Amino acid sequence: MADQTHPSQPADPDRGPVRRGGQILSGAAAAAPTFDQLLLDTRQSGMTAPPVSDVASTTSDAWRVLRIQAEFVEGFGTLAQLGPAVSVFGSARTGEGTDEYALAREVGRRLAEAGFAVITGGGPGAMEAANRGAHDVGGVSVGLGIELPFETGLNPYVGIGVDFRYFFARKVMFLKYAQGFIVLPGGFGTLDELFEALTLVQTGTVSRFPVVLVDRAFWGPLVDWIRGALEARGMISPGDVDLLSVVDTAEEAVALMAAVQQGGRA
Ligand SMILES: C/C(=C\CNc1ncnc2c1ncn2[C@@H]1O[C@H](COP(=O)(O)O)[C@@H](O)[C@H]1O)CO
Repeated sequence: MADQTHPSQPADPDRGPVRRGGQILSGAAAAAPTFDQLLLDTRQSGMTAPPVSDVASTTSDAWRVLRIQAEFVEGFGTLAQLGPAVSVFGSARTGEGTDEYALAREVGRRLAEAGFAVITGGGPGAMEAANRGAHDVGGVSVGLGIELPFETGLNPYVGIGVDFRYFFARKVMFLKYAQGFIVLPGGFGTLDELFEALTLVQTGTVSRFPVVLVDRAFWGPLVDWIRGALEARGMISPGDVDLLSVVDTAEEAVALMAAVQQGGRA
């Protein structure tokens, strides 16, 4: 029977060691909640929201703001001098040896050759492949890692790495230090990153920010749905779908980034 364990599920305390924050943890330490869980997952048993009168617990949430602040300070400090960069998103599950992995690696390589630093989530799959492509040609390869309940750890092709505990702080860095996004086939995480960028472009919060989807066969049905449901029913403005470019090759994706960088339309 197929293994029913979902890789996105939290660690089983009996499962053995996990890697987190650069350390190998086992037993109770491995099963302990992450900082993001402690902040957000107050419905979990053992992490229930404190009663309003519980001053100590309430202030611990307030103190957490200082940790969050430190995370922004570290991210800003590390990435401020990066130069032109593109954030590349895609499935954490893309396997080495697949066409998707080769595509992501080529995207990383071509971006680096065009003078862009390559920013990814620093994890496995398409992230690893994109970092690897940049690394292959001596480019700048950045990984913004995230502490997860079951494992984290930057892939070996990350040259500049920052580990985050909070998803939202990390997402600011993907956007703030990139000239655009290249989005490869992926799941919920990839879609989340894609739609956050689209919302910011749509609302004019960021401008001249190309968002390029690579692999027409994969993304076409989503774009059709955006037109057929969102645009047709007035949920987005006519033309909003054009905030997305859809291409088939790494070469086209990187050419679009380079064109915008040289003053073309996003
Ligand atoms: C599920 C697996 C590993 C998870 N490790 C991750 N490390 C870093 N970043 C991640 C990880 N998982 C998701 N992300 C972020 O979301 C995007 C990919 O999500 P998707 O659901 O796989 O499309 C990616 O761009 C990351 O920023 C496998 O062992």
